[in-house]
Amino acid sequence: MATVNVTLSPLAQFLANPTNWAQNTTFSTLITILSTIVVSFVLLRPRDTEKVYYLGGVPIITAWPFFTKRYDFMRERFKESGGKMFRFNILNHQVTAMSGEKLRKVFFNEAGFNMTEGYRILMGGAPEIEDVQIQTGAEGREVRNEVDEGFIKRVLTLMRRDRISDTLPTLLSDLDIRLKELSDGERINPFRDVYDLIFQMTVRMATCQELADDRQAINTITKNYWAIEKSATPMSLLLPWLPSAAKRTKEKATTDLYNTILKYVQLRRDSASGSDSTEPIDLLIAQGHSDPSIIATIMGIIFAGVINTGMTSCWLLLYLGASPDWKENAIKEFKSLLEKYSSADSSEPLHKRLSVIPMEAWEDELPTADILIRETLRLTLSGTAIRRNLGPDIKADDVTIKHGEFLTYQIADAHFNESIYSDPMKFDPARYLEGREEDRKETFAYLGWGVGRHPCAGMKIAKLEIKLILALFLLQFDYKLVDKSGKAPKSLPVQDRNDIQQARPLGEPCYLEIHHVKA
Ligand code: HEM
Repeated sequence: MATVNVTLSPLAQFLANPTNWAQNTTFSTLITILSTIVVSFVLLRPRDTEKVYYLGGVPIITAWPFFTKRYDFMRERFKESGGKMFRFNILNHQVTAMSGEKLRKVFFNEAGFNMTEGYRILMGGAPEIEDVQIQTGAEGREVRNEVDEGFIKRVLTLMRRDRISDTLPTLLSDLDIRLKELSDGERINPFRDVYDLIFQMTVRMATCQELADDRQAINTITKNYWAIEKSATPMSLLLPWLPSAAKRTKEKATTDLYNTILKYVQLRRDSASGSDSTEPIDLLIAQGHSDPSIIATIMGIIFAGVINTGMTSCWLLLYLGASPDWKENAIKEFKSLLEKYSSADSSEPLHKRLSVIPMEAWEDELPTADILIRETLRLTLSGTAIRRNLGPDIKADDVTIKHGEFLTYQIADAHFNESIYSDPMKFDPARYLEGREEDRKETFAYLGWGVGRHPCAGMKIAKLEIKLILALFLLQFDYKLVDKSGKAPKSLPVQDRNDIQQARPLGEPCYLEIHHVKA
């Protein structure tokens, strides 16, 4: 069977390029073009070719659920294609969806597949330097290039082990201050209160002391951050040039976020903090970066760090609330670590006792916490990884992936795969233990921290933050899951898998009712 020729429809060209508007002035011409294209595309059924299944249809309509119900769209289209690679168009962009072990390896290893460009265009929800209404003396694109260049290196500099180690006592003290605000018997909504803890820690790790100590500034960052996340509407992604409320909200929130951080960058430039300071903003200033580059790095860390770390911590607390045995194992493990490094009769408060535990011990001596985090991530991270081929055309499974084409790989294809994970929807941390090691059955079977060319640059800090929250929570509070009337919930909430950023819970909210215990 011949391959379907995927050319850009005139309507898509028209919509994708607003400069054409001036040339297409008459309404009747537009209507004629529109009806011809719509009719021709409606008549175009999905086509099964030798190697790739093309979805057909009117691109904007076919692609709409990719933005509104992405998880369902990907799962259902794969079913429809018989599990084969499938293709569709988003206006003038061609997207190829990959699945299976062989293509997973290509997706995550191919040198020309660019991650930043993929997410920027098809995912959104992240602050972009071009949205900031400032006079930088350079074009937005130039500033963005400066920001992209060496971004990972800057993240890795800030997330160095010695830096994390130095900041550990302050992170614990920050958490302690916030957790002390919770009263006995209080019902907390993890998807609000735990995220606040993560914002606090992320700002501490990525900025400077003055900002991390300024609760109001952190609240402003948090508010603007959520506004940016919510601005990723289907319309704003499909037609990014179209003036819309979402676009205005994003520009305003990004500008506010920028200015909030700028105040502290300027403060640090003006102060004589010295070249030996290991405060993040000082390190970036000492490396000679411009204000936009420093602020964009910080915004990038907040974006990359907060959602995933927050989401994992929240779901882990929920899973433990429903799994008393695992909760008990985790408590025992934290207690024995505490006893190993700090005297049992110490009169010091818990956060101080925890702060003497060395970084290496947090990393290597908590195997139960490690598998709990691993399993929570497997169940929570099911969304779609995105790339854009910025390299030459390549062949994958005999299909040509052209320069400029977008690629997707749905993480659920591995994480919920019955031939890799037994009873895949069950919370079962023991599946990683010696003898079972289910995550080793295939190459890149576990994608929780990224693999191949783009492993997570913040894994160390993210794991540490989750463990700190867990230790302080489990050693200070006993908690149970309750619904809004205070009764045990009928069932554990499940992730809204179509919520592409956060996997928030579906259905009735579930709270943690906390009671103080003596450590
Ligand atoms: C539980 C928390 C986290 C999880 C589950 C997580 C997961 C991931 C995953 C799956 C990827 C690869 C995505 C892909 O291949 O498309 C990734 C990449 C990345 N992560 Fe994380 N992440 C977390 C926290 C963080 C934090 C705290 C930071 C920053 C401090 C961070 C910075 C990054 C960066 C910069 C990349 C891109 C690496 C590259 O381009 O090569 N992440 N992360």
